[in-house]
Amino acid sequence: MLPTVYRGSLALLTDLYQLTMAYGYWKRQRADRLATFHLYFRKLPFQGGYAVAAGLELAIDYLRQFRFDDEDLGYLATLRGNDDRPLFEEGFFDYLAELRFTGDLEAIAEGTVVFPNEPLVRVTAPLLVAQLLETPLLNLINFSTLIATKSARICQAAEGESVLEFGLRRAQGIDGGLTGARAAFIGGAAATSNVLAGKILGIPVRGTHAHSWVMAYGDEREAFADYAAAMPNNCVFLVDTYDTLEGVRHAIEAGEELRRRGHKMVGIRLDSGDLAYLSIEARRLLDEAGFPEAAIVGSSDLDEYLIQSLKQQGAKISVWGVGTRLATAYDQPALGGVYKLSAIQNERGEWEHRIKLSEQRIKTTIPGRLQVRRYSHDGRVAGDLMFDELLGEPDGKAIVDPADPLRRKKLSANWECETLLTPVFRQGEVVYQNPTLLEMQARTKAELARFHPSVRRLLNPHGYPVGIDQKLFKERERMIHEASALDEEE
Ligand SMILES: Nc1ncnc2c1ncn2[C@@H]1O[C@H](COP(=O)(O)OP(=O)(O)OP(=O)(O)O)[C@@H](O)[C@H]1O
Ligand SMILES: O=P(O)(O)OC[C@H]1O[C@H](OP(=O)(O)OP(=O)(O)O)[C@H](O)[C@@H]1O
Ligand SMILES: O=C(O)c1cccnc1
Repeated sequence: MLPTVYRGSLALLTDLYQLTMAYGYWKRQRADRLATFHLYFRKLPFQGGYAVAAGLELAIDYLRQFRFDDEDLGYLATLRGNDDRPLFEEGFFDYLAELRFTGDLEAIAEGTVVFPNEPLVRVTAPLLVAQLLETPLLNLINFSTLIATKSARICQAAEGESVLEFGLRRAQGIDGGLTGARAAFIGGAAATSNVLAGKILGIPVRGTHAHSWVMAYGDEREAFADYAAAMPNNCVFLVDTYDTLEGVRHAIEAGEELRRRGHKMVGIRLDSGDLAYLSIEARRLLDEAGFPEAAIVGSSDLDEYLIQSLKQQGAKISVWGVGTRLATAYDQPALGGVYKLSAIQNERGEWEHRIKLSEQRIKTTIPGRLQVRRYSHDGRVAGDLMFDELLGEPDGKAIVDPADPLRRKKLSANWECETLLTPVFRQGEVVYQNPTLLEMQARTKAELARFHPSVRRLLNPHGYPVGIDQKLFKERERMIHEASALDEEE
């Protein structure tokens, strides 16, 4: 998607401080030391029990085309420090002109169910380039993962009925609309109203008509008849412009005329009023008139909670049009993903662990080069174990909560396990075949089905066990004590 939408270089799509650090590494001969960074989030969005990874294909596009062109370098040459001298010296631009992503990258496939602290992306690359990627990778993964998660929750509430993403008009700008449509589809939405997303991404496009169509005629009967005449093979009548149930009767008349002409009314849309009551009444009228197959599309500020409530009230809506609250992740507009250095080579080429302490225990990082194994038995997932490849194989006996060693989940040797981080780049070359969006969507659905309903429920979900292996736990504790002791000496 990225090369289609953004033709020019995106190397400057980063925070200035990434470039000032890059310059410093270059000046101080640290640029080419290999370092490992992990991209992960600390807290699940929407007070939910899971998240759905998304955005990897965009990150791959970004890394593939990553280079500074002459215009980028020309712009950087105009930047000045507080003494009015250039911020960067000329030689740095020669270095940047040749810079490519030459590193390794592993990632969790889009549509995989993920949890706090698990690396969604792991980068091992020369320090300078690995650092520059912090901002664009977070930009690309955070939003997509947030919207894919929101979409999965909404689709879960819809219990397998179609969800149409109608959010473009309220989305955060052009890219919010496009990336949002993509992520919503991965999370389970059946289609989008965004035609450009249809063209660029191949997502199915669907739509009804607006109130303005009826208002332009004034007379609802005439408006429906004309719509049916103009568009006989895609007729969903919006029935609530004036009197909703009267609108349903007018839709039935238009549907009968369509039928006489050998076509089929697809359905009606309700966009205001009591959607439970009106959909039940509309269903009765449609069934009595011989239109049991006509769909009832519901829309109007819907989200997962409203859909769940409407279902509990017995609403007869079979297609859910969801715009604003899906496309903008209304109740939580950002996922707090971070990108942290966890290991680096010293001047002798040996790997050293790195940790960042925090007074908030949850913010103390996990050192090493992490891999994630997901354990399952009898078709149900049991827990995720993170271990450090630099320390070798884990003993596989228990998952330990890094914040509380007393919280641990025992693992059994005969449980199945899968490795979540898959190779995507090897020495700068892509070694990963992107699945299709449809395959990503299927993965989300299949993955979620493997989790216990208590993890999936919208309200107060059960915490799924995610933690580190005992070897890594010990190493991390040792590093925390060492770093704290250093602090005290100072
Ligand atoms: N039975 C219901 N139970 C819970 N919430 C409902 C029910 N029916 C509708 N809603 C929700 O109530 C909110 C307000 O709906 P209402 O029709 O009053 O306003 P509206 O959609 O803005 O109408 P209008 O466009 O005419 O102003 C919407 O978010 C709608 O989805
Ligand atoms: O409600 P959403 O989930 O965002 O779904 C998209 C909304 O966009 C359209 O309304 P419109 O832009 O005319 O606004 P209105 O219905 O709020 O008046 C449509 O009729 C839906 O109500
Ligand atoms: O096609 C629709 O019904 C539609 C599209 C965008 C926003 N609201 C509704």
